Order: sequence, then structure tokens, then C-alpha cells
Amino acid sequence: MTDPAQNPRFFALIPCAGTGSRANTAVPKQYQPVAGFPMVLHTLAAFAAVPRIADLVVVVAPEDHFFEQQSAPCLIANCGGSTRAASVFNGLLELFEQGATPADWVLVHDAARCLVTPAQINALIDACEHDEVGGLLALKLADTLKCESDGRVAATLDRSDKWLAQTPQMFRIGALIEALQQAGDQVTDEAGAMEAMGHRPKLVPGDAQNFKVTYPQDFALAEIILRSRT
Ligand SMILES: Nc1ccn([C@@H]2O[C@H](COP(=O)(O)OP(=O)(O)OP(=O)(O)O)[C@@H](O)[C@H]2O)c(=O)n1
Ligand SMILES: C[C@](O)(CO)[C@H](O)COP(=O)(O)O
Repeated sequence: MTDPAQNPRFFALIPCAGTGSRANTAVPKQYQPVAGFPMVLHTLAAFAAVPRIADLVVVVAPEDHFFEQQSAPCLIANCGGSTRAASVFNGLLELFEQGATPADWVLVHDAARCLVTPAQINALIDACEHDEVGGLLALKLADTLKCESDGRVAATLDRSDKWLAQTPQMFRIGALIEALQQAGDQVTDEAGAMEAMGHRPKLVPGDAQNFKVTYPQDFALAEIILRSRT
């Protein structure tokens, strides 16, 4: 029998239980059609195209029935919480229920980042699979960075060491559960929880196209990019 500690598997966990309040859509933004399909189905298709991913868990809100009408190649867990961190934490417990072990890796990825590609997912795995901690896709700042006070510039900050955190973010399941338990519900990404435990997650260069669809104007850009790929 293979030892999970020697041969860790890769799982994916997609938090999909938000309401998308900033997107102003009639349905939660992850179900808004983009380039012919609800946004989250593009996200799932990218992960389904990575054979190294052993299993995919999508965390939706308790009353969410969207996937009952779909034949998605993944497990749907109706255990979404009131914050993203709570949804991720509940999803990790579900992964344990499904047989994952603490030494296995999990790649946590926002449903709302529907432009992620199999190449980006593979790049993160390649960069982190032999790392002690794990890491995340992220983007170096391209613009000059300002600090604000009362609507006016208070200072121009040094941007040379600043990165924008993206997803997927990849950590050992056991370590991430412990980190999220300590960090609480308000932490905004998995790396933040790991940092609070004293770890230094690896920054793996991502792609500007892997942006999080957040505001109404983001849908048109996502649509153009997705259509340009087919
Ligand atoms: N309680 C929550 C909140 C967010 N998410 C998920 O976390 C991802 C990133 O969150 P964000 O883009 O902030 O989504 P929302 O919280 O839905 O958006 P908003 O803050 O505009 O309401 C999304 O895929 C979202 O569905 C989740 O699973 N559970
Ligand atoms: C995890 C994340 O995508 C990293 O950029 C982001 O923090 C999630 O969005 P939120 O607005 O912070 O919930």
C-alpha cells in the first residue's frame, strides 16, 4: 500500500458560497453566464483538465441547488459558511470525510476566478510540490502604489516587494486546517492563515488574466478573454 506521507495526493477545493454583492448580478456571480456558461463551470473545467488533481470539492451555500441541474465532475458540499474562510474550513473537513489525509495537498481556488488555466494550476503544483510550506499564485504590482487619506494621496509606497495574491493557493491539508482554526473566520486567504502560524508561503508568478470577477465591469473582460481562447 502507498504511504500518503510519501506520495501525497492533490485535491482541489473551490469556495463557491459567496453572494457576489459587489457584482450586482441577479444570481450569485459565480452562476452568472459568461461566454455561454455559468462562470463556475469555466473554473471547474480548468481543474478537470489537470489529471494530477485526485478529486475536486465545490463548497456551496446550504440552500444552493444550482448543481442539482448539472452533471459536474466533482463533489458538491452544501457546507458554505458566512465568510470565505469559513467555507474553506468546512470544505477541508469534507475532504477528510472523503478520505484525504493531513499530508495531502489542497489547492484552494475561488469559483470567481473563472479565467484560471490548466497551465497555471500545473505551474503552481510544479513550484510547490517539493516545498516545505506550499504557496500561491501572485502577481507583482505593475502600477505605482499610493496610500490614501481623506481621498487624497498621503504617500507613494515602495512597490518593489509588493505582490497581489491570487488563487489557487496550495498547502498541506492538515497544516491549513490548523492555520484556519487559529486565524478565525476573517482571514482573507489561506496564505494569510499560514503566515500567522509563522510560515512563509512561496510566491509563484501568476497571470493578470487570472483576475477575480468582482465588479459589474469585470464580466465583459472575462467574456472577451474566454471567447478569445476558444
Ligand atoms: N461566505 C463565502 C464568501 C465567499 N466565498 C467564495 O469565495 C470566493 C472569493 O470571494 P469574493 O470574490 O469576495 O466573493 P463574494 O464574497 O461572493 O463577493 P462579495 O464580497 O462582492 O460579496 C468566491 O468564489 C466566493 O463564492 C465563499 O465560498 N463563501
Ligand atoms: C483569496 C483572494 O482571491 C486573494 O486575492 C481574495 O482575498 C478573495 O476575495 P475577498 O474579497 O478577500 O473575499
